[in-house]
Amino acid sequence: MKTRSITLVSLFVAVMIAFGALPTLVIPFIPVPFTFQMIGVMLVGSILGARKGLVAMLVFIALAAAGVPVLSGYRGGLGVLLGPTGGYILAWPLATFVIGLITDYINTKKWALFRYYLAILAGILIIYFVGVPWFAFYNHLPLLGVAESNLPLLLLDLVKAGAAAVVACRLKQRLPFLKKSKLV
Ligand SMILES: O=C(O)CCCC[C@@H]1SC[C@@H]2NC(=O)N[C@@H]21
Repeated sequence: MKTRSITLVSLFVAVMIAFGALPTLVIPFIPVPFTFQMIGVMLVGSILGARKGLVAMLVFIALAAAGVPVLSGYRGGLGVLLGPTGGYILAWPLATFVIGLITDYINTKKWALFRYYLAILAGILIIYFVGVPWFAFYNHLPLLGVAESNLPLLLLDLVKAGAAAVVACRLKQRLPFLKKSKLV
Protein backbone atom coordinates (compact mmCIF):
# COMPACT_ATOMS: atom_id res chain seq x y z
CA MET A 1 0.00 0.00 0.00
CA LYS A 2 1.22 3.49 -0.81
CA THR A 3 1.78 6.02 1.98
CA ARG A 4 -1.21 8.01 0.75
CA SER A 5 -3.45 4.94 0.89
CA ILE A 6 -2.29 4.12 4.41
CA THR A 7 -2.97 7.73 5.43
CA LEU A 8 -6.45 7.65 3.89
CA VAL A 9 -7.29 4.31 5.50
CA SER A 10 -6.11 5.59 8.91
CA LEU A 11 -8.06 8.81 8.45
CA PHE A 12 -11.28 6.95 7.76
CA VAL A 13 -10.74 4.53 10.66
CA ALA A 14 -10.55 7.73 12.71
CA VAL A 15 -13.79 8.95 11.09
CA MET A 16 -15.49 5.71 12.15
CA ILE A 17 -14.15 6.13 15.68
CA ALA A 18 -15.32 9.76 15.77
CA PHE A 19 -18.87 8.69 14.85
CA GLY A 20 -18.57 6.03 17.55
CA ALA A 21 -18.01 8.72 20.15
CA LEU A 22 -21.70 9.50 19.70
CA PRO A 23 -23.96 7.18 21.69
CA THR A 24 -26.47 4.81 20.14
CA LEU A 25 -30.01 6.11 20.56
CA VAL A 26 -32.88 3.92 21.63
CA ILE A 27 -36.07 4.91 19.86
CA PRO A 28 -39.27 3.82 21.65
CA PHE A 29 -40.77 0.57 20.30
CA ILE A 30 -37.70 -0.12 18.11
CA PRO A 31 -35.58 -2.94 19.58
CA VAL A 32 -32.45 -2.09 17.56
CA PRO A 33 -30.60 1.13 18.47
CA PHE A 34 -30.07 4.05 16.08
CA THR A 35 -26.40 4.70 15.38
CA PHE A 36 -24.60 7.58 13.67
CA GLN A 37 -21.79 5.14 12.86
CA MET A 38 -23.81 4.08 9.82
CA ILE A 39 -22.85 7.42 8.25
CA GLY A 40 -19.21 6.44 8.73
CA VAL A 41 -19.80 3.10 6.99
CA MET A 42 -21.42 4.89 4.05
CA LEU A 43 -18.58 7.43 3.79
CA VAL A 44 -15.78 4.86 4.06
CA GLY A 45 -17.16 2.83 1.16
CA SER A 46 -18.17 5.68 -1.10
CA ILE A 47 -15.03 7.80 -0.60
CA LEU A 48 -12.26 5.21 -0.19
CA GLY A 49 -13.58 2.75 -2.74
CA ALA A 50 -13.74 -1.05 -2.49
CA ARG A 51 -10.23 -2.08 -1.56
CA LYS A 52 -9.17 0.70 0.79
CA GLY A 53 -12.67 0.88 2.25
CA LEU A 54 -12.60 -2.83 3.05
CA VAL A 55 -9.17 -2.53 4.66
CA ALA A 56 -10.31 0.46 6.75
CA MET A 57 -13.42 -1.36 7.92
CA LEU A 58 -11.52 -4.57 8.73
CA VAL A 59 -9.03 -2.56 10.78
CA PHE A 60 -11.96 -0.92 12.57
CA ILE A 61 -13.64 -4.29 13.29
CA ALA A 62 -10.30 -5.75 14.44
CA LEU A 63 -9.94 -2.87 16.91
CA ALA A 64 -13.48 -3.48 18.15
CA ALA A 65 -12.80 -7.24 18.45
CA ALA A 66 -9.65 -6.51 20.43
CA GLY A 67 -11.75 -4.63 22.96
CA VAL A 68 -10.86 -1.09 21.90
CA PRO A 69 -13.98 1.02 22.62
CA VAL A 70 -14.50 2.16 19.03
CA LEU A 71 -18.16 1.22 18.76
CA SER A 72 -20.97 3.66 19.54
CA GLY A 73 -21.01 4.83 23.11
CA TYR A 74 -17.39 3.74 23.73
CA ARG A 75 -18.09 0.00 23.49
CA GLY A 76 -15.91 -2.74 22.12
CA GLY A 77 -15.09 -6.41 22.51
CA LEU A 78 -16.28 -9.73 21.14
CA GLY A 79 -19.28 -9.52 23.45
CA VAL A 80 -20.70 -6.68 21.35
CA LEU A 81 -19.63 -8.14 18.00
CA LEU A 82 -21.26 -11.47 18.82
CA GLY A 83 -24.18 -9.84 20.65
CA PRO A 84 -27.69 -9.03 19.39
CA THR A 85 -26.56 -6.25 17.02
CA GLY A 86 -23.40 -8.08 15.94
CA GLY A 87 -24.92 -9.06 12.60
CA TYR A 88 -25.28 -5.45 11.53
CA ILE A 89 -21.74 -4.58 12.64
CA LEU A 90 -20.13 -7.67 11.09
CA ALA A 91 -21.86 -6.84 7.79
CA TRP A 92 -20.21 -3.41 7.66
CA PRO A 93 -17.02 -4.61 5.87
CA LEU A 94 -19.02 -6.37 3.13
CA ALA A 95 -21.34 -3.35 2.80
CA THR A 96 -18.35 -1.01 2.57
CA PHE A 97 -16.77 -3.22 -0.08
CA VAL A 98 -19.93 -3.32 -2.20
CA ILE A 99 -20.52 0.45 -1.87
CA GLY A 100 -16.89 0.95 -2.94
CA LEU A 101 -17.15 -1.50 -5.83
CA ILE A 102 -20.11 0.39 -7.26
CA THR A 103 -18.80 3.92 -6.62
CA ASP A 104 -15.41 2.97 -8.11
CA TYR A 105 -17.21 2.71 -11.44
CA ILE A 106 -18.88 6.12 -11.28
CA ASN A 107 -16.84 8.17 -13.72
CA THR A 108 -19.43 10.56 -15.07
CA LYS A 109 -20.99 13.66 -13.56
CA LYS A 110 -24.33 12.73 -15.05
CA TRP A 111 -26.65 11.56 -12.28
CA ALA A 112 -23.54 11.14 -10.12
CA LEU A 113 -25.28 12.03 -6.88
CA PHE A 114 -28.08 9.56 -7.60
CA ARG A 115 -25.56 6.85 -8.47
CA TYR A 116 -23.73 7.43 -5.17
CA TYR A 117 -27.04 7.21 -3.39
CA LEU A 118 -27.91 3.89 -5.04
CA ALA A 119 -24.47 2.48 -4.22
CA ILE A 120 -24.93 3.39 -0.57
CA LEU A 121 -28.44 1.94 -0.64
CA ALA A 122 -26.98 -1.40 -1.78
CA GLY A 123 -24.67 -1.34 1.25
CA ILE A 124 -27.53 -0.52 3.59
CA LEU A 125 -29.58 -3.44 2.29
CA ILE A 126 -26.67 -5.84 2.87
CA ILE A 127 -26.41 -4.64 6.47
CA TYR A 128 -30.12 -5.25 7.09
CA PHE A 129 -30.06 -8.61 5.27
CA VAL A 130 -27.46 -9.84 7.75
CA GLY A 131 -28.42 -7.81 10.83
CA VAL A 132 -32.17 -8.44 10.94
CA PRO A 133 -32.10 -12.30 10.84
CA TRP A 134 -29.15 -12.30 13.28
CA PHE A 135 -31.10 -10.09 15.72
CA ALA A 136 -34.26 -12.20 15.33
CA PHE A 137 -32.38 -15.48 15.80
CA TYR A 138 -30.41 -14.14 18.78
CA ASN A 139 -33.54 -12.97 20.58
CA HIS A 140 -35.83 -15.82 19.44
CA LEU A 141 -38.10 -13.28 17.76
CA PRO A 142 -40.11 -13.71 14.55
CA LEU A 143 -38.13 -12.54 11.53
CA LEU A 144 -40.99 -10.57 10.01
CA GLY A 145 -41.73 -8.77 13.26
CA VAL A 146 -38.08 -7.72 13.63
CA ALA A 147 -37.96 -6.66 9.96
CA GLU A 148 -41.07 -4.57 10.46
CA SER A 149 -39.69 -2.94 13.60
CA ASN A 150 -36.54 -2.03 11.65
CA LEU A 151 -38.45 -0.01 9.04
CA PRO A 152 -38.15 3.34 10.87
CA LEU A 153 -34.39 2.78 11.19
CA LEU A 154 -34.21 1.97 7.50
CA LEU A 155 -36.00 5.22 6.69
CA LEU A 156 -33.56 7.15 8.88
CA ASP A 157 -30.66 5.36 7.16
CA LEU A 158 -32.04 6.53 3.81
CA VAL A 159 -31.76 10.09 5.11
CA LYS A 160 -28.19 9.45 6.33
CA ALA A 161 -27.45 7.98 2.90
CA GLY A 162 -28.53 11.24 1.27
CA ALA A 163 -26.10 13.23 3.40
CA ALA A 164 -23.29 10.71 2.83
CA ALA A 165 -23.90 10.67 -0.94
CA VAL A 166 -23.67 14.48 -1.11
CA VAL A 167 -20.42 14.52 0.89
CA ALA A 168 -18.84 11.65 -1.08
CA CYS A 169 -19.89 12.94 -4.47
CA ARG A 170 -18.68 16.51 -3.79
CA LEU A 171 -15.41 15.37 -2.21
CA LYS A 172 -14.59 13.05 -5.10
CA GLN A 173 -15.34 15.78 -7.63
CA ARG A 174 -13.12 18.28 -5.81
CA LEU A 175 -10.23 16.02 -4.75
CA PRO A 176 -8.87 14.30 -7.87
CA PHE A 177 -6.72 11.82 -5.94
CA LEU A 178 -9.92 10.33 -4.48
CA LYS A 179 -11.70 10.12 -7.79
CA LYS A 180 -10.30 6.90 -9.18
CA SER A 181 -9.83 4.30 -6.50
CA LYS A 182 -6.56 2.61 -7.37
CA LEU A 183 -6.06 -0.89 -6.12
CA VAL A 184 -3.14 0.15 -3.90
O1 LIG B 1 -24.57 -1.94 18.70
C1 LIG B 1 -24.11 -1.13 17.88
O2 LIG B 1 -23.28 -0.26 18.14
C2 LIG B 1 -24.54 -1.21 16.44
C3 LIG B 1 -25.97 -1.28 16.32
C4 LIG B 1 -26.37 -1.53 14.90
C5 LIG B 1 -27.53 -0.68 14.55
C6 LIG B 1 -28.13 -0.94 13.22
S1 LIG B 1 -27.02 -0.61 11.89
C7 LIG B 1 -28.33 -0.45 10.75
C8 LIG B 1 -29.45 0.21 11.49
N1 LIG B 1 -29.34 1.64 11.45
C9 LIG B 1 -29.20 2.17 12.66
O3 LIG B 1 -29.09 3.39 12.90
N2 LIG B 1 -29.22 1.22 13.57
C10 LIG B 1 -29.35 -0.10 12.98
